[in-house]
Amino acid sequence: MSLLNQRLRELAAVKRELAERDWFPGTSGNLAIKVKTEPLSFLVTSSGKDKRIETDEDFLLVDQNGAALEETKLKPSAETLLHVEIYNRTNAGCSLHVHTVDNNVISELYGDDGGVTFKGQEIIKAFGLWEEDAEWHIPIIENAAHIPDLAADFGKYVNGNSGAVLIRNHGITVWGKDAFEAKKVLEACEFLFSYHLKVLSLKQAKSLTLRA
Ligand SMILES: CSC[C@@H](O)[C@@H](O)C(=O)COP(=O)(O)O
Ligand SMILES: [Zn+2]
Repeated sequence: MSLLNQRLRELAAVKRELAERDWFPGTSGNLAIKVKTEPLSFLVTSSGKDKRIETDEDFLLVDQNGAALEETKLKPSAETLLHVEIYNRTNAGCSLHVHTVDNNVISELYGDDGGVTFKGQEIIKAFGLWEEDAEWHIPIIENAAHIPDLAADFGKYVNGNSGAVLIRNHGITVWGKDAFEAKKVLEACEFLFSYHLKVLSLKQAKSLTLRA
């Protein structure tokens, strides 16, 4: 199998799994996987599609500027430039972007702080942090409708071959050395968000019950 087909299959498998989790509401989300480094080429989801549906037009190959490498009627994801930032700044092999209610709520709760830090959770080991008191910090940037501006701001927080950035009231973008690692980072982030929101609301309910 050609490298391109191999990467296509890997990305399609990730897309299927994230769709099963219902992480592509309202056509949101975009996924990318690197095919070649020099010159850069990567597969990215085509724009505006319902990513829960599988078709022959789900992905297209783009270059280091996010422009289509082949003659096609498909449009690369509107947020391709964010994936470009990742591949130009790191050795990551896969990058994933999803909108979930949990990641949006966390981004709004901690947006004014510019980031959110998690600690004391076993799942932090999924980020490769094995120490007892390890902390996982996720920067939060403001959303911007103008994608080149958003990508420039996003790029400031892209360092290391694996990571995550929250975009306020928009979603999360994660990356890792390959599809397996990127998906692991995404799942661990969403686990932390869901846990954190549940604990916050139950603690509040508990304190209200004790006061009553
Ligand atoms: C309806 S989702 C809004 C989109 O602008 C965007 O944020 C998104 O995640 C999906 O855009 P796409 O161009 O399909 O990759
Ligand atoms: Zn988005």
